[in-house]
Amino acid sequence: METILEAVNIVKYFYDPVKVKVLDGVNFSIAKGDFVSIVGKSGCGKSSLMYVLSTMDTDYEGEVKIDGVSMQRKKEKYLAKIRNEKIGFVFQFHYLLNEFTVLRNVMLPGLKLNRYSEKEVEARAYEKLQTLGIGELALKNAARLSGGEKQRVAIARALINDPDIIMGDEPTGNLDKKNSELVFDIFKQLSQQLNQTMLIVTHDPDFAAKTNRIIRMEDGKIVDEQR
Ligand SMILES: Nc1ncnc2c1ncn2[C@@H]1O[C@H](COP(=O)(O)OP(=O)(O)OP(=O)(O)O)[C@@H](O)[C@H]1O
Repeated sequence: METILEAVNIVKYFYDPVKVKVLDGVNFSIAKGDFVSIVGKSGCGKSSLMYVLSTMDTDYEGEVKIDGVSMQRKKEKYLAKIRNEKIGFVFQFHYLLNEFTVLRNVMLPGLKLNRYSEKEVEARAYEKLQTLGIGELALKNAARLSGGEKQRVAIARALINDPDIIMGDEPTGNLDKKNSELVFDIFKQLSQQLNQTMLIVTHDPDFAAKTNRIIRMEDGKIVDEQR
């Protein structure tokens, strides 16, 4: 199986004010099409690991490889390009731009990439919204959506550049039960129908149960994995 993401012996410290090891030798790899969740108690290092894997945090020891290429000692400009081309992000808070329409929000990372014309990006954005069953929201102002709708738009935005991997940090953390389930179902659909590779940090055991691999962390280490 083709490996998309690899973590090799990741170690990270925080100085707060004493030196604390927040990631303590994390090793794992994610193959194309994997749908993986990372679970564990609050403070065990899940978010810290996501920042490292997504190249947003570069202050660590060990190696992160994306599509076989090491991200160590790369310049920020290169990493920003990798993030935009290869990774789709879905966070607890959606960070949609309220002054724009839904369509424009979904288009933005596509326009930044300079791979497609504006017309093509627009057509792709419509297609992603339709895939997620929210095509009718395209011309609405992003400020005027429910929490669940906003999170679905954020997922469409994460898909715009056909990322190798979607990374989510508590993507249902701010939603009620009904909307959380809607979002789980979208992730499940992306996994089953599009074979989209995804790595999700979650507190929610019901969400983790929908994924194909559950990685459990404790004190900065992977302690268990279930398939
Ligand atoms: N910028 C920082 N400076 C110092 N310590 C930090 C910083 N960010 C996180 N920590 C500490 O590192 C540890 C791991 O935090 P992290 O956010 O990765 O955990 P988590 O498993 O994602 O927790 P949660 O589930 O509550 O989000 C915690 O003890 C936290 O207090």
